[in-house]
Amino acid sequence: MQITINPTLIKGTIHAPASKSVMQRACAAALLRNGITIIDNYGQSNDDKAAINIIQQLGAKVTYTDAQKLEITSDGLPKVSSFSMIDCAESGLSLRMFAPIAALLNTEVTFVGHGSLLKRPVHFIEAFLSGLGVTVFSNEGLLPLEIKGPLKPVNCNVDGSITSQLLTGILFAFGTSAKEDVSIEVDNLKSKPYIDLTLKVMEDFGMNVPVNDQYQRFIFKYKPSDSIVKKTLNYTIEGDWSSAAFFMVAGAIAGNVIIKGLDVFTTQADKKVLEALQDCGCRLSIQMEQIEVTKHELKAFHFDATDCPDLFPPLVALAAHCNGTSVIEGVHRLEHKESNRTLSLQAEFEKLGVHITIQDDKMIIVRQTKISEPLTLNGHNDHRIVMACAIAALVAKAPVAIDGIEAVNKSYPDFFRHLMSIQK
Ligand SMILES: O=C(O)C1=C[C@@H](OP(=O)(O)O)[C@@H](O)[C@H](O)C1
Ligand SMILES: C=C(OP(=O)(O)O)C(=O)O
Repeated sequence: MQITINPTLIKGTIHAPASKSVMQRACAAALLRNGITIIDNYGQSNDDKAAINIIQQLGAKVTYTDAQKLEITSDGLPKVSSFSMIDCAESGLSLRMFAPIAALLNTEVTFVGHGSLLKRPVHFIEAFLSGLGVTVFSNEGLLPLEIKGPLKPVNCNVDGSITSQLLTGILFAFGTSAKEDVSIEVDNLKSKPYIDLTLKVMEDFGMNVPVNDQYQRFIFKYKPSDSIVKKTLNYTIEGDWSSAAFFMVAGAIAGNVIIKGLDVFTTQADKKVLEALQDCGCRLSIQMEQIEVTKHELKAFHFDATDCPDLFPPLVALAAHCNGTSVIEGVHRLEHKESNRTLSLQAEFEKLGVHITIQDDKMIIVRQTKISEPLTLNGHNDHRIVMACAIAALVAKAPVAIDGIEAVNKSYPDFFRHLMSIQK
C-alpha cells in the first residue's frame, strides 16, 4: 500500500499506543504465572498478536472480556499437546524470548516466522540452548528453529552483543524453573534498559527476580515454587515511548504535538529521546500527564543510541531537519532489525536530500538542499523506516509517496490515522 504525504504543519494530541515490549513480556509472565491475569490497555499490533497466539499454543487460555481487557489463565507451566508449531510472525522479541521458555518442555516445538524474521539470524539462540543440553536445529542459522528440551537452569554464559532479547527469554525461563542458586554471565550486553524492563515485569508478576550485578551477571537465589493458585493480577500496559518518539520529532520539526499516555518514570529505553530533543533546541514541556513538543530553530545534536537502537529512525528524521551535522552512535546495532536500518535510512533519506555517512559505529547526518520534485520512498518492509519517512515528509518541499506502509502494523497500526488527525 502507498500513501502520499503533502508537506504540512501539524497540531494536535496523540494518545500513545500500548508498548509492545511491555505487552509481549506481560504475555510471557502471565503464561508463567499460576492464576488469572487481567490485562488492561492490551497491545493490538502484529507483534502483540504474535505473543498472544504463542502463549495460547503454550497452554494459556486467553479471552477478550466485555470491558476490553484480556484475561489470561494459566497454571504457570508451558505445555503443548504434541509436536507444535510456534508462529512468531515478524517479532524478533517473541522468537528470542519464547525460545528459552519453550525449551523448558521435553516436547519438540518448531519456531517459524514470516517476512523480515526469515532473514534475522538465530545461530546465537541455537548455540546458547545447545550449550544447555537442549536439542536444537536451525535452517543454517535461520528459521525454522526446532527445539527439544528440557532446559535445566545451570550456571552459564551468554553473548549480549547482538541482542538483549535472548537474555530476556533466559531470565524468564530461569526465573520460573531454577531449582538451586544459578548465575548467568553476560558478555558485552547491549540494549541494557530492555533488561531493566524485563526485571521490572518479572517483579510485577511476583516471579523470582535475579540480582543484577552490573549487567554482567544475573544471580538467581533458589526460591521454592508454590503450586497454589495465585489471586487474580490486574496489569495495565503502559504507553510506548518508541512509537511516541516519532510524534515528538514531528512536533519538533513541523508544529506542535501533545502526547498523552506515557509513564515519565518508565524503564523503557526510548524515553532517552527526550535528551536528543532537549539538545537540538526544540521547545519541550514534560509533565506527568503529557509531553508537549513545539517546533523551533533546530541545531545539530550528538546522541548515543547503542542501548536504544529503535530511536535511530525517528532521530534521523530529526537530524535531517537540524542545522549542521548531527552524529548518532550505535550503528552496529542496526544490522539485524526488520531491515538493515543503516542501509534503509541511507537510501531513503538520500532521496530526500539528506546525506548519511557511516564512520565505524557513528552515523553522520547532514542536511543538504531539499528536493523540490515529488518523490517516492520505499518502506523496506520495516515499520520504523516507514514512520521515519512519513515524519520527514511533513517538512519536504513537495509531496512524498511512501510504498509499503502496511509495515506499521508490526508495532503501531494506528500510526497513519494518528498522523492524519493532527495535520492542519
Ligand atoms: O526487548 C525488547 O522489547 C526489544 C529490544 C531491542 O532489541 P535488541 O535487544 O535486539 O537491541 C529493541 O530493538 C526491540 O525493538 C525491542
Ligand atoms: C526491532 C524491533 O522489534 P523486534 O526485534 O522485536 O522484531 C523493532 O520493533 O524495531
